[in-house]
Amino acid sequence: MRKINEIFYSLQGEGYHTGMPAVFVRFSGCNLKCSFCDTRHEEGTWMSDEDIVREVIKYPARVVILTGGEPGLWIDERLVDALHQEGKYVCIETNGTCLLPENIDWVTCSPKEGAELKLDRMDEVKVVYVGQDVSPYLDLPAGHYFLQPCSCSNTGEVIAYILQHPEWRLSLQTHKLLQIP
Ligand SMILES: C[S@@+](CC[C@H](N)C(=O)[O-])C[C@H]1O[C@@H](n2cnc3c(N)ncnc32)[C@H](O)[C@@H]1O
Ligand SMILES: Nc1nc2[nH]cc(C(=O)O)c2c(=O)[nH]1
Ligand code: SF4
Ligand SMILES: [Mg+2]
Repeated sequence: MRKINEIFYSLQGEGYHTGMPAVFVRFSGCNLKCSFCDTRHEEGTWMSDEDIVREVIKYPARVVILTGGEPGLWIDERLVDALHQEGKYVCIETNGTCLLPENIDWVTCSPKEGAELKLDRMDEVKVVYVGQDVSPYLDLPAGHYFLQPCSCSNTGEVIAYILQHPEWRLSLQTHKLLQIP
């Protein structure tokens, strides 16, 4: 059984897959307490893998995004397999502090200052920019490097930084701009 905060259908608002329809599975709880965290994730109900898959397949999209809270605390190959059995493409939003099952299709790592990274594989890095030194994150083994304004509040500052450091790309939280989930 796994503790689930919510399962909902929307567009991926952030990062490389922005605009993709996706089913979000939000796990409860986290091992970090980021001051800027925009998500209330502690509440949850216990669901079996069968319950989770049954809810996910109510929606027509192929993409499933495991998030939280920190989904790395909860997931294993068995859950990812069960979603693969239904033809789903499984993505994860993670802070990078947990080892992940090998069979995940797409890893979005959002490293946090002072939190040790355990991942050796990731597809994109997506850093919430609050003025910190982000240059070390360019050494992470990813294919895409995104900076994301914090709660849409410092977009100008992020644009200015990226114009001076063009290895980075802008990720907007487009779901917040559009006022969708
Ligand atoms: C709520 S977290 C859940 C997944 C995981 N715990 C993590 O931090 O990657 C999902 C994404 O939202 C980002 N995020 C959290 N709070 C934010 C905020 N106030 N503004 C912009 N992005 C934020 C995180 O960095 C992460 O990329
Ligand atoms: N639309 C939408 N896109 C998202 N991408 C990552 C999210 C998250 O909270 O992990 C998120 C979210 O909460 N909503
Ligand atoms: S790691 Fe993610 S879920 Fe946990 S507190 Fe930070 S932003 Fe929120
Ligand atoms: Mg969110």
